[in-house]
Amino acid sequence: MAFIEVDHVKKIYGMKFNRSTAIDNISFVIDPGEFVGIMGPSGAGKTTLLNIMSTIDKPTFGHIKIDNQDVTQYDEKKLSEFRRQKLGFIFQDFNLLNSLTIRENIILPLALDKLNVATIEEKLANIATVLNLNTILERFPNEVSIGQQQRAAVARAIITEPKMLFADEPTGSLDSKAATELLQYLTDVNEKQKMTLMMVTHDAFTASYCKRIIFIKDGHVFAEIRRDGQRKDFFQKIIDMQAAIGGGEQ
Ligand SMILES: Nc1ncnc2c1ncn2[C@@H]1O[C@H](COP(=O)(O)OP(=O)(O)OP(=O)(O)O)[C@@H](O)[C@H]1O
Repeated sequence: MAFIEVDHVKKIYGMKFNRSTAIDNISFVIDPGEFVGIMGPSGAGKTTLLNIMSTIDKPTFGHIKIDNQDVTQYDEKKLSEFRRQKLGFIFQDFNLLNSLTIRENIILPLALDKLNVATIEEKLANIATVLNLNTILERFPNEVSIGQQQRAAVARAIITEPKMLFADEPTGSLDSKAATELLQYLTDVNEKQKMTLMMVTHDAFTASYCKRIIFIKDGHVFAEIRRDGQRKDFFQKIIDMQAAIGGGEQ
């Protein structure tokens, strides 16, 4: 059974005279354990789609089902509960709270769930070791590097063990070494924990870590490609598709 169903989703911004259709009748499904990329030219509707699928925004028409529940019917209270239980987010600008230490930022979602201190400390110790954050836990976000901030944001997204992780340009501000490490980590989480992943990216190297890519253009699904062999070959397929889709900056 699908994990997410995008069912005839349409998003219209604005009112009467300045209406613009950002997403135009898109339907597809994501199976449990998939690692899906969303690509397309600037303004194609990628972030809008991600926000709708991750329940941050609502479609104007159509439905989103996650884990067999029609979340488009949920009110804000039910949605925030649903998000806390099942979804993780990595935002482009990390969204770390500057007044909290890295440790406090990472454990914030667990504290909200009222877990006991020993359980929280155990989960933190595991994730901080895997993501190499142990030496910076007591520092504040503006006292660590961009790559460390990004890893802290990943730790915060994953510490609740969500069934599904959404990421918007997760490698956008990383150098290539840090980006590769992060992508390798996301691949491990996807393969070992069977976490379903979806990320928006304009970068072919980043996208080549996905198993399937949906290309969006002008609010429609333009094409879809799957990785069935080496990552290097998939990278070339992505470059070719980017050339075919056109649209300047991607
Ligand atoms: N809050 C908003 N109000 C009005 N129009 C919006 C709003 N957000 C996005 N749009 C418009 O919807 C369309 C899709 O935007 P979106 O940000 O989803 O594209 P994108 O593919 O993520 O672009 P980029 O790669 O540049 O981030 C664009 O034409 C954009 O101008």
